[in-house]
Amino acid sequence: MGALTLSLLAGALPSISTAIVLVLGLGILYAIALTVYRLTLHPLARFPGPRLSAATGWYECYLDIFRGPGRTFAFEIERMHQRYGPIVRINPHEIHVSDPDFFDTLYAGGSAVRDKYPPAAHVQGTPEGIFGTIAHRVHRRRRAAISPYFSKQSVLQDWKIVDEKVELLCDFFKTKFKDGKEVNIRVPLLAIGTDVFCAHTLGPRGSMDLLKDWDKAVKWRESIIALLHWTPVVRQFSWVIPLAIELPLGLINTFNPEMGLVVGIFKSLREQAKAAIAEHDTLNGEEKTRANVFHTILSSTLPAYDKDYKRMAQEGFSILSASGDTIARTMTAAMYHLHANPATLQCLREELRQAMPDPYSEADLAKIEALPYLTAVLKESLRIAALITTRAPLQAPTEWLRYKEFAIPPDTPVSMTLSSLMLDPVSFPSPDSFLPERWLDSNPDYKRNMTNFVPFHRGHRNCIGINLAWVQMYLTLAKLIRRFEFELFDVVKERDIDHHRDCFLGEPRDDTKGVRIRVVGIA
Ligand code: HEM
Repeated sequence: MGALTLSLLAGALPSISTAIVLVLGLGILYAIALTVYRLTLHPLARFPGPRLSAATGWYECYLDIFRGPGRTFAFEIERMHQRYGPIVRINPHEIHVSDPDFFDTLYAGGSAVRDKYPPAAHVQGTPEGIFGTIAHRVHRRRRAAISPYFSKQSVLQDWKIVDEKVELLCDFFKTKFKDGKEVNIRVPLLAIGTDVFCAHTLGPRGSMDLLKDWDKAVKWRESIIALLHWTPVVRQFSWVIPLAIELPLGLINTFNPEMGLVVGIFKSLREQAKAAIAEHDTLNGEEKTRANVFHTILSSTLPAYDKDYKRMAQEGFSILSASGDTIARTMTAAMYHLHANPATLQCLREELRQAMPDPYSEADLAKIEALPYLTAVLKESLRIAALITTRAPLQAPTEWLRYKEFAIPPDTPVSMTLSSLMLDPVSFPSPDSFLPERWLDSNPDYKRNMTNFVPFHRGHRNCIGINLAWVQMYLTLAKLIRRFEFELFDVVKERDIDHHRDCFLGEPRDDTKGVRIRVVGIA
């Protein structure tokens, strides 16, 4: 009886092949219906842009993963603007604007509420650090807890730490003068950027001392580049880095040693956060709030969840990965463009010679920061480096954003791209020319230039490390140029400088030999 029922049932059920055809058919019907909806009834349907990217997000995924460097989605967005104008629907859900006048509307501060679009937030693999926090209010709370640590006043309290690292960097270049060998300048500049961050933000326990260990500095640069090259994949598959962090270090080292170093640092940050929790109650006075950034978090009014060691380690990693290479890349751009433009270099040398008659006297930070030509050189380096090639999408959950005749519905992800703004020929005529004069008070366009100057972003999500970055850049460039004479060694702009890959930061071609220099003189 039982066997008869079963065979009757089996006869009534569709065969496996019929089931597959059914599922496939339903899938195709769903995809067609979704495409028709996205192209006709969707709230963004009337925004300009290619039909293909309006129909499916797989177009972006395909370009980022399979079309390789130079043809990834970031470059495609530029082509879309050339064809469709300043506002474009770049995927089914997102609008991209290429117009500096819209910047302060999108990246507004004050009472404006802006959530971060999840795929952009997860690109660092730290969803609970401030960079990766999506919800506006949670971001405000987490950021307020650590902002005092990065305030101008706090950085000025620590500027001697920065100066000590700059002296170590100068010692390194002294050895290079003696041995006469060329050096890829991004290695020592990344080393100082990272060492300064560790010394200021993590304290002695977090020290990496890259400036004292050349091999480790080279490895660290390779790891950072490996991490950058993973960006297009992580953007599409946000679980990659969080998964790597949970895997045993030995396993990662076997398959991908560069990633192993990064994961090792992440695990070390967890240990540092645990140690801070263990010792926090034993500290008093300023130590309790400023011994390192973990103690700042532990002393704050953040809820207990935000003081968990794993969350705090994400915060540390989030700041670490935002700090070293941004500075290194800006300073590399400064060194390249100064040495490719001898007249500009001469003007800077002259200003520094007058301000620092003895190149080895104790640095006077206030005096250095007040130097107009040095300031102009740094601003122009930040502009022309145009570091951040990945768009930064935000969502205004309850507000209609207006761009000309377009009203963008609430909660739509809207983005702009900093590198395009910094190289915009209308804002900055001859954008590829290194012209520090743009940033002198005497320039009639100075005010307009400053309005369009956004290398650190603006609004709630702007760079928290801006003060630390400026102090470090001022001291480093002033001392290097005052004390040493450099020459470029076989640097080819198209190969070693220009952006060829969008890895959040723009990266040069794969066959780059780096920006190599030789030290040919010393004061
Ligand atoms: C020349 C150097 C630097 C440049 C050009 C720069 C630029 C930027 C930009 C454009 C953003 C916004 C990114 C986005 O929203 O997609 C940002 C965010 C951030 N930067 Fe920097 N940065 C620099 C140095 C630093 C340093 C030294 C630190 C650390 C001490 C730092 C820490 C951060 C953090 C934590 C964020 C995320 C802020 C948030 O989401 O609230 N940056 N930076």
